[in-house]
Amino acid sequence: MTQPDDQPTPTTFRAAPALAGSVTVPGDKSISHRSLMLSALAVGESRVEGLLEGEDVLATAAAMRAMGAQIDRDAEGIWHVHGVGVGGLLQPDTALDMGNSGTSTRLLMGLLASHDLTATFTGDPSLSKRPMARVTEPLSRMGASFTTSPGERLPLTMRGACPAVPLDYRLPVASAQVKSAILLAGLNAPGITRVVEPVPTRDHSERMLRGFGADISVDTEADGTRIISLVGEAELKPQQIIVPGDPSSAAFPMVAALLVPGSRVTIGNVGLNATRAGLIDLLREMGGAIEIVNAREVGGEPVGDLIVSASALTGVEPDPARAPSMIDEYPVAFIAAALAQGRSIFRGLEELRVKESDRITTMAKGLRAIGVTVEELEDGIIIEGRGGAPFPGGGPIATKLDHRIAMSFAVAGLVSRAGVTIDDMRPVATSFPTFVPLLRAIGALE
Ligand SMILES: O=C(O)C1=C[C@@H](OP(=O)(O)O)[C@@H](O)[C@H](O)C1
Ligand SMILES: C=C(OP(=O)(O)O)C(=O)O
Repeated sequence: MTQPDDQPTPTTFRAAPALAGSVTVPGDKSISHRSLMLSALAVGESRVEGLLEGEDVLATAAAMRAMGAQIDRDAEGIWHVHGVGVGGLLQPDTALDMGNSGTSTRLLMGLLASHDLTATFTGDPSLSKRPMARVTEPLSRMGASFTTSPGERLPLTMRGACPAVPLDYRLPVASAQVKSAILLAGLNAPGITRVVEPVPTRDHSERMLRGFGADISVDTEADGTRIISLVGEAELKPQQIIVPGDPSSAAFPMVAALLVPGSRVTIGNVGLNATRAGLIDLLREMGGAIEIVNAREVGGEPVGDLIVSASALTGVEPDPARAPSMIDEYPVAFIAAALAQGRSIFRGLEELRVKESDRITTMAKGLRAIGVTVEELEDGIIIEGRGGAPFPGGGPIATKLDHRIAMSFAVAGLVSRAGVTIDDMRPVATSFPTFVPLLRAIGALE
């Protein structure tokens, strides 16, 4: 995790020649978190291959260790976990430091809510601003209790309830973190926990719970509403997990290859779960040449290789219903829109305001700083595309401890006249520690 005495690492990204080559991105962050959590709750030894070794996932590993799971790294990306069984987590001796990771925080709050223990959650200044009421509210109904900082924020202390009360809950916000927190709490509650999801969100928790042997069913109604039912007091069996490459990380070389003239880049082993693949659909609608080859299934998730060629893009007005399937990809989608021909209008994106930074304001300010005309809306942004003309450039861009802002403007720098300076590249280590070496491998850096 970023240490308080570390110094920011400002970095300038400059116009790149045509990008070329074949690369892979690190393991999926959402799946990596879940693989450690569920392995820690299984009885016996699980093996995880392709685990993302980014700071967010390491925060999850440290927390699970602090509660009794044995977690060891055998080689790069290869880990094994001795679980303690559902209900078997131990009281941690010290506060759980969640660093920058909303997923670790919210999912672990759910996991612990039905255990007989007390835990304190802390985080960095970005995470400490993010709303936790979305999980404390349903988890309180299950019997957990909370002492929070003002505004239901971190640091907070929770007391789990054992036995917990199973919950029947309709999600008021389209959030896989909230859905997963409730399902994970339901694992150790007697009876059936049900989550009704009016707008589908990433379904990695459901897939992996089923893989570990939990009794979980998903019914989809005519209007697309999903009803997820989980039988509690589950016994999880250890698994061999293979984590696919993270589509949210692949987004950055994908947009870079579309924008830098003459590029052709292959990105191998990318997760293509439909609940995550919205950016590929959007970029194709904008005219992006993205070919999927070797489509296959790995470890219960669809995977493929992407061949991306530089393309002239046109502006779009995407359907807000698509938001959950590309929620973390909007910052880099805004960079693509800013270089497209014509205006793009993005709406229905209130959730972007409560990520690692307020991603609407942070992107709007950064885009203006590199010469793009934008109008910030309450729930989105209007971007005037430059029709392929390189960004004038500038900076330093204030990234606000937000890895996706840093990587998005790094991509913008590759198609700029004067370069784009990022105020601090350290946050990239939370989700994509090999981002800069990967850019080098495709010829984006001198
Ligand atoms: O469940 C997950 O792993 C995640 C869900 C999303 O958050 P929300 O559920 O808050 O939308 C996403 O932004 C985050 O990066 C990872
Ligand atoms: C929002 C993100 O992650 P988290 O909520 O886990 O901090 C992200 O990775 O873009």
